[in-house]
Amino acid sequence: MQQDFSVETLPLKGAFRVRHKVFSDHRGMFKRLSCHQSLLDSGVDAQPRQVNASLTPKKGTIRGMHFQHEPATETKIVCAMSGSLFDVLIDLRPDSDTYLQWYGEQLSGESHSSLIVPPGFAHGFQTTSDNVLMMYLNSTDYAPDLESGIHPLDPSIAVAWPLPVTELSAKDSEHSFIDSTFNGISLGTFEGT
Ligand SMILES: Cc1cn([C@H]2C[C@H](O)[C@@H](COP(=O)(O)OP(=O)(O)O[C@H]3O[C@H](C)C(=O)[C@H](O)[C@H]3O)O2)c(=O)[nH]c1=O
Repeated sequence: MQQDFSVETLPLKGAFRVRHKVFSDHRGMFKRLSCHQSLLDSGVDAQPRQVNASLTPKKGTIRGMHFQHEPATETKIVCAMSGSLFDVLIDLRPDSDTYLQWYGEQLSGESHSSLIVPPGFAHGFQTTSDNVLMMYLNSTDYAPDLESGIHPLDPSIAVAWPLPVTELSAKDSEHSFIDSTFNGISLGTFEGT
């Protein structure tokens, strides 16, 4: 039986794709954006503490690559509500076999799929249509003092963005490219405390 909210593994361990079952009728569409039990069944113990949304009018815009350091690392469910985009995760877990590797896939309001970004990852996307509405279900409170990022055009990561960049925030463009001093996101310090 197709579940209302099915969770699939991605090539970067700990990250997942969600496929949302769509209930359509003459009035339109309904879908479940998150389901704690389905997440638990897939080993994802995260509940939304904050829900955010962004609207990006211009095709080619990049938002990202963002993350938060301990103790504010977060699990983020990234949902495309309308428009289309190329969504990207970067593994910043120093002990991971896929450290500094990235994974990306197309999301759209019509694909009815979302990505689950686990702690230790940077997240961002490039719009591939105009008027992209995104919704984020974050497991942790926003912590600006613990927020950081990776420059989306960092050659050490080499994300294959599908379009030329049209818009980038000052904050995102000011990140220095990573070098040998970069240590990723430490996840061990606060476990169990
Ligand atoms: C995330 C966040 C931001 N803000 C404030 C901070 C800025 O003044 C303003 C815009 O934030 P930012 O420039 O970080 O927005 P985006 O560039 O769209 O970043 C978002 O999109 C990328 C792809 C992500 O993965 C992040 O989760 C999310 O930060 O909202 C808040 O007040 N609370 C919050 O929880």
